[in-house]
Amino acid sequence: MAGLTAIKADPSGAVIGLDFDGTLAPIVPDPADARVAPHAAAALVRLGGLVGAVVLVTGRPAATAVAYGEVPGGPGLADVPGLVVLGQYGLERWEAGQVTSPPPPPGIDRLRAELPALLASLGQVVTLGREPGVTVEDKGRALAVHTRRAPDPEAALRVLRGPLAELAAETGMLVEPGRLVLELRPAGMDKGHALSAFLAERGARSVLFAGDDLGDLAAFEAVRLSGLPGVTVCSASAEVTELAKLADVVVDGPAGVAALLSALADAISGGRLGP
Ligand SMILES: O=P(O)(O)OC[C@H]1O[C@H](O[C@H]2O[C@H](CO)[C@@H](O)[C@H](O)[C@H]2O)[C@H](O)[C@@H](O)[C@@H]1O
Repeated sequence: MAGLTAIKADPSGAVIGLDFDGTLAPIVPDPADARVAPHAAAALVRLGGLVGAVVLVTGRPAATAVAYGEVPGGPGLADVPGLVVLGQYGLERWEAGQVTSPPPPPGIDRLRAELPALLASLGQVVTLGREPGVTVEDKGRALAVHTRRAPDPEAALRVLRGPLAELAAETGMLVEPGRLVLELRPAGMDKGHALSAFLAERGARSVLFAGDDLGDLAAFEAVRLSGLPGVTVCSASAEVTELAKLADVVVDGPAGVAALLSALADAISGGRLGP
């Protein structure tokens, strides 16, 4: 594959881009419990010393991804040499322990105030912690409405989709659909723009991007539009099938991503990259 060959032949020109949830971290019922897979973190620590840059492009706040990237007793994401995290779909940037971000969007306070009543009016039981029901994750500049723990997650999504789109429009936000989640977030940025800008900033000569969810489609497109030798990797799940149809490589969830990253580090270090 041309992208992998280019990365191995000229690693200092390669940008390795990764999504967090569902790609580096297994999906779990409570978003606060998500943690990086230790093997993925270890592989990225190796890769960070071999390639041009490792960048996380995530819907999470950038500092949250770093915090959930800690590995007890082992190297974590913060140990990846030169790591950059583009959080909240590219609005935030974490680098060398510092976060830079624009002010919260103007509509977020109204959204925060009106969302609970809207959910109640739709008959959704809103809970915190581990109780069953719909949960709201407040990310500061976005609110994520999760249905994974609702009695019927898909039915809850169907009920919520239209009204949340209306509320998002009224508050100047958009709805970002994902794995049993509808995120109300500011417009004007997505993972594609974030990755494209990063590739230009670093003068990348090749790129790999791995993701699992609908929000990662824009990053796949950015790889294609870059014109660089590139590789798109789908961290496959039964929940989202769209990425697998477009990806150059399909692996079995975060464990498969960790194995691929580890094999890539081996290959750059002098071994052979497996099939
Ligand atoms: O861009 P990502 O790094 O993939 O983040 C996307 C959203 O992921 C999180 O939600 C997803 O993972 C949760 C933990 O496994 C899971 O419970 C939920 O059902 C998934 O949708 C996160 O909570 C969001 O804030 C991220 O934007």
